[in-house]
Amino acid sequence: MASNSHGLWWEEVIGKKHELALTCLAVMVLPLAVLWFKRVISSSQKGTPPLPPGPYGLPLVGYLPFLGPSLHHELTKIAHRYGPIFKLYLGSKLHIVVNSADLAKVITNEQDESFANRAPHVAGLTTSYGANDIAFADNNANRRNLRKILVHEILSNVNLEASHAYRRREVRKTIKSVHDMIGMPVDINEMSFSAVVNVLTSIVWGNGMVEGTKHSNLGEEIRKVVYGLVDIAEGLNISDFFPKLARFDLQGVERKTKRKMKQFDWIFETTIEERINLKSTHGEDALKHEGRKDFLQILLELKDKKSITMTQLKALVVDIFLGGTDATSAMVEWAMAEIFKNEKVMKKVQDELAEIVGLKNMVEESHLPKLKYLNATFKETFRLHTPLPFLLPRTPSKSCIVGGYLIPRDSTVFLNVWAIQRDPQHWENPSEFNPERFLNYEGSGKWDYSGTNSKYFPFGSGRRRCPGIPLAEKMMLHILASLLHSFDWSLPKGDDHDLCEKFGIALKKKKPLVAVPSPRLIDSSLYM
Ligand code: HEM
Repeated sequence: MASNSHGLWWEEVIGKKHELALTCLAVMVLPLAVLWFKRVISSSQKGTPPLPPGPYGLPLVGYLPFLGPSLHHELTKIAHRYGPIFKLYLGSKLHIVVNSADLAKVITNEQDESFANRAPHVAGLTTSYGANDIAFADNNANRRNLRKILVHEILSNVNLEASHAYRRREVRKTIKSVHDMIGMPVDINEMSFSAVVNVLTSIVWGNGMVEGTKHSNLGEEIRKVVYGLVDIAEGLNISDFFPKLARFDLQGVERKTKRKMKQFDWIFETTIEERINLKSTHGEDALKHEGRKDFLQILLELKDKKSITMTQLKALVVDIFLGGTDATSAMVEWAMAEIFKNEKVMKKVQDELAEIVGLKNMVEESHLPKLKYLNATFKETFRLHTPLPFLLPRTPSKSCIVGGYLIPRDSTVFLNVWAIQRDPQHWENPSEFNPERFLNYEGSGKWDYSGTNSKYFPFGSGRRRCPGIPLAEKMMLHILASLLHSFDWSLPKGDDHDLCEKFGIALKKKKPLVAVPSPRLIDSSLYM
């Protein structure tokens, strides 16, 4: 009886507590519910479309804790559930992911101008001297001016043609260094990365700065800085997802990037000083003796004419190195990995090289356009292993409507080119490596890198498309063709050759590709 009355007493208390809690909840939730209801009604009355659908996340952190390291796989899986466009919060930031060719076209073509701003991460802002470059700047007049300079002056056909001797020299040096490692394992990415840095150093600084200056091995100095910057930017940075925390720089990404950039600054300052000491005659001499000016000379003259500032000059050179090195070397590695995996492809590539170049010659840039099968092999590599699976994220300068959904101003937009280039609606047997698909279409221009085809745009599309394509194409093809023409390759014994990916600045092979070269050319003096 006592226990019974005791029980009733408790039930009464608990019941009252419940009532109180329910009342409090109602007082708190009701106004919110009314507000939400009013917003829904008023937006539907005004005809404002809803945000895209998407998975729910947790308060404050959004969907961040549910994502694994392979972001492109994870977001593509979510697309299978939510369709061609979905939203998700990563930290406090709204992200919109676009997964279909049709909607990508709306963004990069029909509404290209509205979507032409960037959403730079902390490391990007630091390497670009506060978005004073092309890649991380919003679509403002400064960026447009710099891009025009890069496309029409620095990478013009005439200039690229004129700088061909520098590229040739660096590719030859790479082949010689591989020849020195006959019978030994070579890390393909590491070797290509050095080759690309040396090519870029050579065409940016020319001959004048490399010999007889403080920088006896400028390529190696730059390689270390660029490698360091890529390494810092590879990891996930909390500040990028919680802008309010950015000033604390919890993981030290900003601090470490600034430290590396100081080394870049030192290289700039000393080489520019040396260049100025050589007096302006260097430009004239270079023209007279080499038929060209190096990129630095062109940029310094533009600075003297006040077309660009010193900060923009430095930011542009950093863009060239960061844009050009990691993706190019990753692509050489992927192409080699796919070719090693596919014996038939290897045979066709080497047969073509033997026919067009000949085993008594080294590959020259003039051979590259004639290597149709190798070009198709590269395009297929770009389809399956696109180095920037979401390109560089864009952000709309005003709220826009895409596919019937609202894309709010300042949200971060990922164009999932990785998924689009594997979409079975557009690609037969999409996961099969088959270069023939790029040969069998009428006119290979249909599948070029210009971004005009919304089913295939590994270099982006529209006004933020990569401006480095002509140089990247020459460097990648020349290095790859030379490696495959000059050597036969075998994998070290017991190596299980997989094609697993690692998400980062550029999508790379998880396990670095290591292979053993043996000479292929008849005349051994060609390697010297
Ligand atoms: C295989 C090599 C390369 C690949 C795969 C690549 C890819 C890309 C991609 C996907 C974008 C973003 C496009 C977009 O958001 O729509 C981009 C932008 C850019 N790339 Fe490249 N790139 C390569 C080489 C180069 C080289 C050699 C340079 C410099 C000479 C360069 C300079 C840039 C710049 C400055 C941007 C920013 C463009 C803008 O925002 O307007 N890239 N690149």
